[in-house]
Amino acid sequence: MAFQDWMKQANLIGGDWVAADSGETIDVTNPATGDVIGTVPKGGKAEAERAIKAAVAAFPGYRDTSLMDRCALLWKLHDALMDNQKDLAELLTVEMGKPLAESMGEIAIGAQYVRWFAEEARRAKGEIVPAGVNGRRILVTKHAIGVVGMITPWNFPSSMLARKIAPALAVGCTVVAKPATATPYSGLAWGALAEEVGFPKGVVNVVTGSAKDISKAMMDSFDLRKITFTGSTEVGKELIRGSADTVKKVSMELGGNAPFVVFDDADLEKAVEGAMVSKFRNAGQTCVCANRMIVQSGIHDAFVKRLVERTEALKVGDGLEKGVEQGPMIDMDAVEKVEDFVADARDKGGAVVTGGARHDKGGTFFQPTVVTGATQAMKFATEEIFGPLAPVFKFETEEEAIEMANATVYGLACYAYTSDLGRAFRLNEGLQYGMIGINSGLITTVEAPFGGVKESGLGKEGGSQGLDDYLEVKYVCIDGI
Ligand SMILES: NC(=O)C1=CN([C@@H]2O[C@H](COP(=O)(O)OP(=O)(O)OC[C@H]3O[C@@H](n4cnc5c(N)ncnc54)[C@H](OP(=O)(O)O)[C@@H]3O)[C@@H](O)[C@H]2O)C=CC1
Ligand SMILES: O=C(O)CCCC(=O)O
Repeated sequence: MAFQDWMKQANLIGGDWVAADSGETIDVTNPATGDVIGTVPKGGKAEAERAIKAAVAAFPGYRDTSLMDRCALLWKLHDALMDNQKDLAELLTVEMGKPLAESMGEIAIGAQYVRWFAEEARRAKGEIVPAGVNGRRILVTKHAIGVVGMITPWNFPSSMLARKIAPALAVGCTVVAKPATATPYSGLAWGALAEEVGFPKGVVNVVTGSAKDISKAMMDSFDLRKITFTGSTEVGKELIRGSADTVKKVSMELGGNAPFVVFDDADLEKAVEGAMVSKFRNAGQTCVCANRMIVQSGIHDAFVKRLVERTEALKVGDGLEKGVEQGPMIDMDAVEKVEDFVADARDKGGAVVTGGARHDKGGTFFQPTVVTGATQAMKFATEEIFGPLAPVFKFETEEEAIEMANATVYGLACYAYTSDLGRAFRLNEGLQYGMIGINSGLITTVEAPFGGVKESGLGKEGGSQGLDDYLEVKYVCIDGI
């Protein structure tokens, strides 16, 4: 097979691959070349409503399959992902731009989520709780929540769906997924994979097209009991508001502004290594990306020197080319946003030590960039960069570092490099973040609960907690026994 075999140019609704009612389509482009690689249906309200109806119809039958039958389907799904890893990774790189090695990793972690949740579903245990009075028994049981709407972003178009779809399918929910318009094929491929391994018709539905219309149909449906979203905080807030009318359960994985704090006592090489992976993975387009390098004065200059050396050595290019470490940005808006951050920093006294401009490869390629002399007045102090720009702030004391790190409405991931164990514990207590990497710049893993606090979101993905988001808890009181 080749990646084109997974490039479904239709929507999956109730087991059928279909066009939009209007016949209208949307072009999908490769950000590395600007070439149109295909089209997808421009679906909307009617298509989404049909997908919800199909998921509602499929729910009771699927929920009532035995746990082992569901697990067996998930194991097959895992194997199908890994058997087709290279093709799915190429498809991801062609529509999104990230280096092929990163896409291979994304498909692999998606498969791991599937396996993890097939295992965790077997431990979705209830409880028998001691009752306060004799003759009474209290049982707590867990149940699939029902039909789940999933809206996913372009930056991890496969793995962001993986960690929603895997727990949902593991516990017996059915799914209506809406992938990002820029990168729809990796989402549609989940539909094709589910179909191939034998999930019943209507269990997985994938609709592309107008985000507003599709999400409105999801919001308006009483039958769709949960909405799970990864993307910007702005859209997340809209979805939380929209969910209120039918009181849906929500999971929101939203924006971040991760501080990457380096203390004088850090291992310099390790800190720079962590900074590189945290900052430049996916061209800086991850919600857990280091947004602010916050570096203690004693190690500041040495850190900047090594960071700049490593940044200048990065190979930029088409993600399909061998050895490329940074691909293009997703689109021109993303490029302009980074340019704006650079111009703002320059205006306010920052120094662009390397990069700072569009790459001579053209299109949406941007130079890996380091800015020093960053201050709280600069836009990136409070806004999410989502690009290959590393601003370096300086600090003196631990208290100051914690205060700077927390000075944002976001609270997704943060990182700190230190060799002082006591400090590591103090940081865990003081930093207002859902995830903390101590001496690690890459913390995403299926075994751990991924998610933020403050305006970075609600709920967890991965870990045992990631299953709870798709379960409802019931309490049964049995009296007179
Ligand atoms: N937390 C994260 O991982 C992500 C954070 N971001 C942040 O958001 C910024 C903007 O990126 P962007 O792609 O515009 O992110 P969005 O939040 O707009 O997009 C994410 C998903 O939401 C959909 N969507 C967009 N508008 C609505 C809406 N009104 N109602 C329901 N769904 C909607 C999109 O669909 P469609 O593609 O059709 O517009 C896509 O599927 C980035 O620069 C970054 O800062 C972005 C992506 C991921
Ligand atoms: O950017 C995101 O929304 C998720 C990041 C996943 C990862 O760290 O691999």
